[in-house]
Amino acid sequence: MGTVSNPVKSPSGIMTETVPDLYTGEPPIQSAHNTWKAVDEDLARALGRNVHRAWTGQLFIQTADAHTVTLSAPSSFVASKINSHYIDTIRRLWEKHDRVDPPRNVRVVSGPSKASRRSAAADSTRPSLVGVPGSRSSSSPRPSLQTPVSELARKRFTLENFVIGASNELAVAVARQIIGNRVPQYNPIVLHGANGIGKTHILHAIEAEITERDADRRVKFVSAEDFVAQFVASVRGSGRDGMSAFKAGLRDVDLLIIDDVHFIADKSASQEELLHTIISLVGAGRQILIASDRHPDTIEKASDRLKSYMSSGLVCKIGAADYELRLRILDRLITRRREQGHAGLAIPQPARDHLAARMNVTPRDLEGAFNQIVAQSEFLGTPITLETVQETLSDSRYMTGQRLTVDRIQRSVCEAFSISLTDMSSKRRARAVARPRQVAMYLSKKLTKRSLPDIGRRFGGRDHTTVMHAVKRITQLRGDDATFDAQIRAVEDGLKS
Ligand SMILES: Nc1ncnc2c1ncn2[C@@H]1O[C@H](COP(=O)(O)OP(=O)(O)OP(=O)(O)O)[C@@H](O)[C@H]1O
Repeated sequence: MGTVSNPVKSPSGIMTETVPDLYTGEPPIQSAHNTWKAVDEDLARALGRNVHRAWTGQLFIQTADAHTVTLSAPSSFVASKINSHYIDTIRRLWEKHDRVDPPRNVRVVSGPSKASRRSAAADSTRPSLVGVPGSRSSSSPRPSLQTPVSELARKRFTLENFVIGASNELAVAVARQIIGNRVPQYNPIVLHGANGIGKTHILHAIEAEITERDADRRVKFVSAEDFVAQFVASVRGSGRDGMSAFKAGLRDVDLLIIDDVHFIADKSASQEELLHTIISLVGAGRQILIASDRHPDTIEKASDRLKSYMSSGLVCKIGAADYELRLRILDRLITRRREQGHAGLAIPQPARDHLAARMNVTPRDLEGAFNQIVAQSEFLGTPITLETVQETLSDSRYMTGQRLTVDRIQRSVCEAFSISLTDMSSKRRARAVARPRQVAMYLSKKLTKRSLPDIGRRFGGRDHTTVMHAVKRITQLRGDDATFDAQIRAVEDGLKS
């Protein structure tokens, strides 16, 4: 374990460390920079230059102490993409390169861009992560509360690029009304639908369109995860000023967009703050747009008041994409890839039909399968045919119409080990319960695309390090104990069949 660090705030608000690390002799922030350099190079190799440039290459170190390193992304969109797709790879590489023992935890948050951070060093009056309170004078330009959206995201996540079908046409119509500022009577507006169905895409399209059309309309985009992190930081850290900056950053806007609100469900203080934010914005006639993976009424652990406020405006569902919509999304993906320099990309119609015909596949899954198929053909120099598509889709996660979910895995494990479903989320540590729980975490990591923090949340709000530990432990036990290994394989086979 490293030394207890002694964080101080620089004028720019970036935390620095004064006490050298016990093991490396370097200040934590310095050793974090050195580790990050190596991780960054590996990431570019592992993900490919283009992906790296678009996502992980935009990260920089915001804070570091002996236990945690915080990487900052230029927008909450980039942060949430990295947290859902690349965080496990980053953590694995960090573990490999970090010279601090045990390796520090890595988290990614949205924050100021590299450029704005540099200018912050020269200008200690820059707005904080959550915006600035206070007045505007005619001589000083109003600070922009519009979140910086990466150029790539701005181009890609537009309404023009969003394929419309029966399941999402209402959501798109609502989005257009919000862009035109024509729906103040519906407030808040909640978009809900399954993961990967296009909610974040629509939210970013709204943000980008408004930013483009009307620089004076103040839009703030925040993921619920950032909301909680910033709220907790302002409660813990910076006294009254921090709290009022936090509140002002969210309230001094014309449109507040909150993504993934379900994340807030089991955090009572953050919930309360969200409720007050909604009440205050609605009262002031400012629009709020919220996305959730379920109807507000069914967010477990959300207070009745929060549920009722969230449902009091307009609740709009994005349904599952039907076959026709999936086929059109696929055509759009092919066109886009051709425009990006793969002019010769050809996917025969039977192969497209097969790809789109998968039951219960969300646009995100479709995109994942498409990328897989195209990459395989590109790297191996082989054409894409119905057979190659079938072959790829026979892989675990695309295999059946029924997608594997953490819930389904938990149920199967409960059955196999004769424990109850509530034990999966309980605090009980008896081995008879803890081991099956670890098995379910391990299988969730192996068989779904969920990130470690996401899996942890589905097991009674546990931390991602608990899931990481479970994965390590079960992998080790499978290697050491053939009977245990056979038992896990049986559960896994049952889930895949
Ligand atoms: N109708 C659509 N047309 C084009 N692309 C789509 C459509 N729906 C979703 N996508 C694409 O699918 C991917 C996943 O969408 P998105 O991230 O918006 O899902 P989400 O509902 O916000 O998921 P989560 O709840 O996990 O955050 C994105 O790349 C998005 O561009």
